[in-house]
Amino acid sequence: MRSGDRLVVGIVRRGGPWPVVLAVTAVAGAAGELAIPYVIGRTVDLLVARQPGGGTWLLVCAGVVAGVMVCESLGVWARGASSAHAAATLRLGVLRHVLGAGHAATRRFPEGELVTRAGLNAEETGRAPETLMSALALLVPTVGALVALTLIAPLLTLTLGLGIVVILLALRAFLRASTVIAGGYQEVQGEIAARLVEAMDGARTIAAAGTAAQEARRVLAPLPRLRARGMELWRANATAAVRSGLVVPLLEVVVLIVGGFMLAAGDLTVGELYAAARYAVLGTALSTSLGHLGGLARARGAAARVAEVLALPSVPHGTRTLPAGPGTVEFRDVTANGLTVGDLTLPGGSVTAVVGRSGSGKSLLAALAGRLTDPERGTVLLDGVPLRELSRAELRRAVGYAFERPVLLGDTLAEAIGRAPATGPRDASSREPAVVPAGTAHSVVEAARAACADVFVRRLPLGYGTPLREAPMSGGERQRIGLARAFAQGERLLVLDDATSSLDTVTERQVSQALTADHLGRTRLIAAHRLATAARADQVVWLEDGKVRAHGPHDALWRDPAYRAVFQGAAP
Ligand SMILES: Nc1ncnc2c1ncn2[C@@H]1O[C@H](COP(=O)(O)OP(=O)(O)OP(=O)(O)O)[C@@H](O)[C@H]1O
Repeated sequence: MRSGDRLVVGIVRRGGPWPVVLAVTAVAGAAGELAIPYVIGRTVDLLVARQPGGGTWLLVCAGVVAGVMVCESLGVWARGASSAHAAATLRLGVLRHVLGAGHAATRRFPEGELVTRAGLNAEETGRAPETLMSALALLVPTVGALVALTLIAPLLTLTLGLGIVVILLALRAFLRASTVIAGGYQEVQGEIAARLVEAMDGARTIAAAGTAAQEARRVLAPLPRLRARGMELWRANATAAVRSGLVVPLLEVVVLIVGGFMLAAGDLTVGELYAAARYAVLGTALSTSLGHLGGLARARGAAARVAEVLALPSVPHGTRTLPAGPGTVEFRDVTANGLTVGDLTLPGGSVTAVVGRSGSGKSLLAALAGRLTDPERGTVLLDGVPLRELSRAELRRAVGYAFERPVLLGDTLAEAIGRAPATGPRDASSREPAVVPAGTAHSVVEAARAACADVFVRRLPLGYGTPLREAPMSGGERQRIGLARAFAQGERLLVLDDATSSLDTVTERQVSQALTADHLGRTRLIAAHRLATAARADQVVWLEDGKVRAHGPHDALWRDPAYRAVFQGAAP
């Protein structure tokens, strides 16, 4: 079975009560519709012959019709609930998986593609139980009609059976073709979304370059392919509708002719002929399933795309916690993505600067130190424990990261700095609710002070309680909030990847001093271009040509002209 179909089956299985409610209402409704011709036929015969029981059968008729209506209403409600439940569950699963897969997800799929797959495609996949059950329910009248006709006049069963085989063949061909076409349609949708997200990301550059019109054309360039796929879908629909639709009137005519002869010969009553004609129509109900099958085809196409995302390997985490330790980081025989780190130790509590020309691998080394990426060879250890063996929570508690362009998460500035609920001592100044709302942990304010963010945060009318969306921040202020987050969260190791590049020289010096004098004595790894950062560090790791060219104190390395050349043209 293909991965998309496996996902559809999984959704039906894990759909809670809804697939069952759908199946029960669909089958009961179909069974009711199946019974209607019989009870009407029987009632007509009794009333025409003025036999006793006609009144009772009239009541039975009313009961069956009412039952069918109730099933129909319940079915509509269950269809909505089933789709919403399945889409929500799937979206959550895809989102968790994408975030768990980390970098691998955005390397494999452009962001717009991921958003389309986790949003629109997950929703389309969620409709699978509804469409599947509705299509399957149409088998009930078909089978029932065959049985009923066999009881009334076996000759008519053969005629109907042949017609049903023709309809089934047309429907199978339609489902196959439209699944492929729907997949292609969704692929183009994802492509357009990916181009759009790219353009939004570079909106400032586009505006500055005055290329908005070209960019709009580039984003919409796949539209003709989208239209072509749409037309193919319509054509497939029309072909199947014509093929299966032609069979229905033909069958009805044949059944009526044969039934008419049988009536004339006295082999059928009027009521039986009426019932036989109705069953012939009911038996071809499958031909009305094109809409459901079209939905199922879209769900299958979408499921295949969602399954590709779910197939991304997620980063496995161990269960170990860290023993007491100073935060010593060891690289043992490490190689990753063309960078050979070999053996390298960052002593607990020390400051290490990573320097090298652009593209030399500073960010990669920083990513390896806190397991944002895994090495292809070798092991990275924190206080003697391989990072791979640490639980996710322990790892993230131990290591704090700050980046050049931090993404701030949470509702308020306080949350962006300290995501975990405040449990430590509260800030003494929390009596000033306007700028430090009650509940803000002392560590959040401390971290903001160290990152030189406290002053500008307090200047905002709502201070630490300012909603992130309303906080007007420059690039440097944003970086300082990112730094504060790292200071507040990393218990043993702080990794700063170009995290002070937007700060002016004075602020950068203040942040560096706070970092150097870190009162918690954490290990610090700083990837930077600035000479001053290297000069203040306990040791410098110098990267060049895909390896560690040298490491040691800055003063010792400075004697090498090639080392000095790394900083030529860089900020002091
Ligand atoms: N987290 C990561 N996972 C895997 N590969 C990475 C990661 N970060 C960077 N790389 C790769 O490492 C190589 C070196 O890039 P890197 O960003 O580390 O250079 P850099 O020295 O930080 O450059 P710059 O000074 O311009 O920021 C590139 O091929 C990049 O794709």
